[in-house]
Amino acid sequence: MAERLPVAVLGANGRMGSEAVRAVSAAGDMELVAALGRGDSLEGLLDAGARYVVDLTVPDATEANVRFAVEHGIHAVVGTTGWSEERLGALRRLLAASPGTGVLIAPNFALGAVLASAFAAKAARYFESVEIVELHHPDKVDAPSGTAVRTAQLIAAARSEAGLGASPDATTTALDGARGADVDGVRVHAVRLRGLVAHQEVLLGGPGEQLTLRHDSFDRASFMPGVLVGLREVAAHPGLTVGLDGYLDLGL
Ligand SMILES: NC(=O)c1ccc[n+]([C@@H]2O[C@H](COP(=O)([O-])OP(=O)(O)OC[C@H]3O[C@@H](n4cnc5c(N)ncnc54)[C@H](O)[C@@H]3O)[C@@H](O)[C@H]2O)c1
Ligand SMILES: O=C(O)C1=N[C@H](C(=O)O)CCC1
Repeated sequence: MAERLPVAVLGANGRMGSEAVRAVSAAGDMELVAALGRGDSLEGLLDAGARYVVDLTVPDATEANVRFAVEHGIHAVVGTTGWSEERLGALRRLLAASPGTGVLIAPNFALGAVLASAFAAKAARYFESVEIVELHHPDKVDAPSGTAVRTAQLIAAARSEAGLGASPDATTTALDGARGADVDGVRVHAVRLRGLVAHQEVLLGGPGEQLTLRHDSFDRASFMPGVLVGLREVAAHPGLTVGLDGYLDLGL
């Protein structure tokens, strides 16, 4: 029988981390060797013999956690948001010095969300206008969501490749924030509402028609199959992969 993957979870007491602890513990091909929270030393990863780490912490902590993992040849599956291009560049340089190590930065582990972003990128070239509305629980610390940023980037790249300019917008006066954030030229609006988990709508408009691509995570269980796919695949993908779609054959 193949050896079980020795996995550690960082942020183990959080909303996502506690769900990941349950999912890894229940996976027959994995062994949960450490569950670390804020204030725990990362040396605990080495003491526990972790070869895989899942990071579900906070934007301020994730970069140092992943750096520690890579420096010790531990594969990392990262769901924490806040990875700017600058941070990703530094991580790529770090990984170049650790050629066998894999890191997945996945802004969203829910299969439906990954598909919705891919569909949006596919559709983007056919519509004059596009805006994104992301809706989350009010305990979320970052806005816009990592998923919305990634979706906007994919859409912007597709529009640019198709030679499309900016979405039409005649606004000349507006209250600060009224038109949302500008992510690579795509307007992103963030809603924070008690009762929500994680939701996103991509609105694509053309003359006389609208296509709306909506995804809803009603429960954090929705993210766990993607976390497990990430753990099973990360060692086979050395270097940095951004987006779970990098491990899936979406055929789009
Ligand atoms: N990729 C996805 O599919 C996905 C889904 C949901 C949430 N997220 C992201 O995951 C992150 C966590 O979300 P959450 O809702 O679980 O937040 P949360 O606040 O419930 O949990 C974060 C946990 O990390 C702990 N923590 C902080 N610094 C730490 C450190 N240095 N080491 C270990 N633990 C530390 C906190 O004490 C807390 O328990 C956020 O960035 C969120 O955007 C990603
Ligand atoms: O609950 C959160 O926080 C979420 N964060 C990710 C993001 O910022 O995109 C994924 C969805 C849930």
